[in-house]
Amino acid sequence: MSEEMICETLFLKSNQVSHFYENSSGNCTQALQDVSIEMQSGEILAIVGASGCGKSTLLRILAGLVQPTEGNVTIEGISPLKYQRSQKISFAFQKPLLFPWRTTIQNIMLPMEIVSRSITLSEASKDYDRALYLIKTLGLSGFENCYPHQLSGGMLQRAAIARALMTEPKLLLLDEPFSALDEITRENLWIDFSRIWRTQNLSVVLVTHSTQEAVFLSDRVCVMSHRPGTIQAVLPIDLPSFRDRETMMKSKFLELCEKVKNYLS
Ligand SMILES: Nc1ncnc2c1ncn2[C@@H]1O[C@H](COP(=O)(O)OP(=O)(O)OP(=O)(O)O)[C@@H](O)[C@H]1O
Repeated sequence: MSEEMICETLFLKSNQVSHFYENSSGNCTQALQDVSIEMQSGEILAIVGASGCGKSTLLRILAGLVQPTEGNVTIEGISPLKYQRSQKISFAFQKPLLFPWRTTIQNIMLPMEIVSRSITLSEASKDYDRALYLIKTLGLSGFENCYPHQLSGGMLQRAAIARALMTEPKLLLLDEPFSALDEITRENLWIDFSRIWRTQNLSVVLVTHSTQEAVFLSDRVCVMSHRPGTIQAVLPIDLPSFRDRETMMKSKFLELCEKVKNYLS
């Protein structure tokens, strides 16, 4: 992270967050314990950890979808729920979840219909232009009028992320968005998305099982312990911010992947 970023005000802070789930028979599962994270604006944070250690729970808490049992989260000084209401948080998940009866551009423009703001002609045309811009930036040109069944897995994920970017969010929360894709498609998406996130100054929290994905895409990797998830280590990824296929061959990249793996094991 550059000195400039450190000087910026804190963007997101989770303070001693713990979470318990209670099932219908009254038994408790503790998913998280005392998770404290701080993020600067524009930072990309990857979260890795064993299956069931509470990564998705943490993401849901950051999104304001789940209220933590203990501790609290603030984003730019307010609660995630309030932040979420102003459309500044977007999500993308492992499954792209596009509506099959809508074309690519219609799916991408969906969030603007959901907020159902009073739309003037000039706002509608601005939204349409943004959708076209995202289609172009995400390499979907020529497929704007195709339906989801006519797109490949990688294209579906590109469209889902374009839709997440439609509202110009400040925080993007990603839960294993590339895990269902083949290796080459996944690596191509890493390269494209790393460029897009950095040029748009987005703050991103990425949950992944892949150490390479975490290292390639992030500024820091948070390694979580087994359940109940605690933060075991936070590793700064001191690679240049512009990353491409060559980055993946560099000894520094491989060393960092090894380091994350060692913490995981
Ligand atoms: N709604 C729920 N009700 C009860 N228990 C839950 C609920 N959601 C998650 N859990 C439990 O909380 C723990 C953490 O789950 P979570 O999905 O956050 O883990 P994860 O690290 O994202 O897992 P994975 O990597 O397999 O997706 C697990 O033991 C899970 O069974």
